[in-house]
Amino acid sequence: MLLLNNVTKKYGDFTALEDINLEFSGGVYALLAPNGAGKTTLIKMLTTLIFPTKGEILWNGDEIVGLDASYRDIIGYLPQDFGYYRNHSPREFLLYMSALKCLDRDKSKRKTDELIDLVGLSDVRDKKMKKFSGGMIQRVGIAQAMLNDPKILILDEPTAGLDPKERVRFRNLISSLSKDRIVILSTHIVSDIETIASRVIMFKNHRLFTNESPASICSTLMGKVYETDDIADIHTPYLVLTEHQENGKTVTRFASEIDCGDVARSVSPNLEDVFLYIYRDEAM
Ligand SMILES: Nc1ncnc2c1ncn2[C@@H]1O[C@H](COP(=O)(O)OP(=O)(O)OP(=O)(O)O)[C@@H](O)[C@H]1O
Repeated sequence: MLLLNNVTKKYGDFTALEDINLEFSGGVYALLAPNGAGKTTLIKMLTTLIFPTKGEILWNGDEIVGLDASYRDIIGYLPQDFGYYRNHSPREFLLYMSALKCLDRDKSKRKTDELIDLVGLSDVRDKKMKKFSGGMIQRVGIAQAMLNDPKILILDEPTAGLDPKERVRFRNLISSLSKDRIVILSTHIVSDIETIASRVIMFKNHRLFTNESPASICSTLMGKVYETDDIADIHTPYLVLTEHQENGKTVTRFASEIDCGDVARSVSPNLEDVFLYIYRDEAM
């Protein structure tokens, strides 16, 4: 189990994260927050690239700093800007990464082929990556993070730049990888994680705001989300969540603390509603 106890991270006088307590055991944990909220800061601490200013991070009871290489052996990491060689094929690149990770040569060959199949790149295993789509590159990124069969897989904004089809494929892959490990993934895109996250972790004002299942987070707005095609009818305070066109009319989805059931249709809240509601005062 991975545990954060009262973790604070400061950059000079600026506090990026304050007094964070978290527990990760198994499944997909989504760090969902707008840009600048501290997701990468947390991930960098979990990968020992930076260290907490205060507090401790423990893996099965031992501080990860003290565990050093034996902790890094059990983590797989896909950073936001994952560097790869455009002239390498996935196979060449993964073998090269295996060598950097000091993995056994024969085992690496087997593992590389197995992972290329797992991420669905078998047909292009020996093709240069320079013509690959963003989704294909990210799948190579996942494969390199999986080379050591990590107990903790950490992915920083893995779906940035992917098209909708690639996002779906990626979600399915992440979900399958989470069966026997901890997957921690950061995103500011709600649809990436709504269906696969066991827990959604949100930060607000540099503190932990929530750490719950998507269903439980959605239930916080139960009875407060409505839709109407005549927003001018709403005379109580409300927050516009989204708008879409339906039969030539603009349908407005909004949140209100006051019952609007007589003039608008009550709808079930989704994670995007909650995200927009929580971060309503922040530029996104
Ligand atoms: N090395 C640093 N020195 C000073 N401030 C930093 C440093 N790294 C991050 N910050 C600040 O800490 C805050 C959190 O940054 P962080 O990168 O963790 O956010 P994030 O949620 O990952 O956002 P993004 O998705 O944009 O990376 C931001 O205000 C950022 O400007």
